[in-house]
Amino acid sequence: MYVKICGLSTPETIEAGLQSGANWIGFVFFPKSPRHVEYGKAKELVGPVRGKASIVALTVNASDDELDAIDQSINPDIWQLHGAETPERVVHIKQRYGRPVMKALTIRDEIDLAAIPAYEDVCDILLFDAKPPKDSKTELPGGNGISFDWRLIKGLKLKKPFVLAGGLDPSNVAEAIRLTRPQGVDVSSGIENAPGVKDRQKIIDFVYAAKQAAEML
Ligand SMILES: O=C(O)c1ccccc1NCC(=O)[C@H](O)[C@H](O)COP(=O)(O)O
Repeated sequence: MYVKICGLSTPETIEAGLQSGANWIGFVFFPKSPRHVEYGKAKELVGPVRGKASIVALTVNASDDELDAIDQSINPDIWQLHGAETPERVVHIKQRYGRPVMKALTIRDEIDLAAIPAYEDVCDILLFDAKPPKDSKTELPGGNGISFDWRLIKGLKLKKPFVLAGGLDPSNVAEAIRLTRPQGVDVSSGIENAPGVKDRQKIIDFVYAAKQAAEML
């Protein structure tokens, strides 16, 4: 079970993630997000992560110039594409940087699963997240702390590993894992005290709960 802690922005919370055994540490490069980190700060933050966990760079419809800047500042291990990137764009990014791409697909209804085949042929990892709430004014395509109906992906036969995201927290991640059997889980809001403010203990509790649940499968 790969556990991704997303949207970290302080050395203390990164240390909590590493000590608790998180596999992926995610940095958000999206200025509209309360979790956004500037390139210079990200460069300082990734030092302790390298070699201990994979560094995930999360972007939303980023241009090549933006990806180049992130590449130069933190040399990420994995790209997480969380916008409306097309399958062709995924192929381009994989070829340009030669590293794995995790493509987020947002789900609300069964119809949303129709996008999967085109992406699972080209990405390395799928990430299933909830769509932003209807009628909400949020400009964030992720990190909204809401879940989708996990039953929609139960038993799905996929060609690629998948990560479950959306509204997970230390109290529900075990049930989510039991029901959907993902290869990884991802959390942001559920380990925060306020948008963008991560809580050390919640990080530790989340990673522990996820790893324990995986052992029980
Ligand atoms: O976290 C953000 O602020 C964010 C902004 C823009 C695009 C994606 C974003 N987060 C993506 C993630 O990987 C989150 O961890 C995932 O959406 C789950 O978030 P949450 O429901 O808050 O746990």
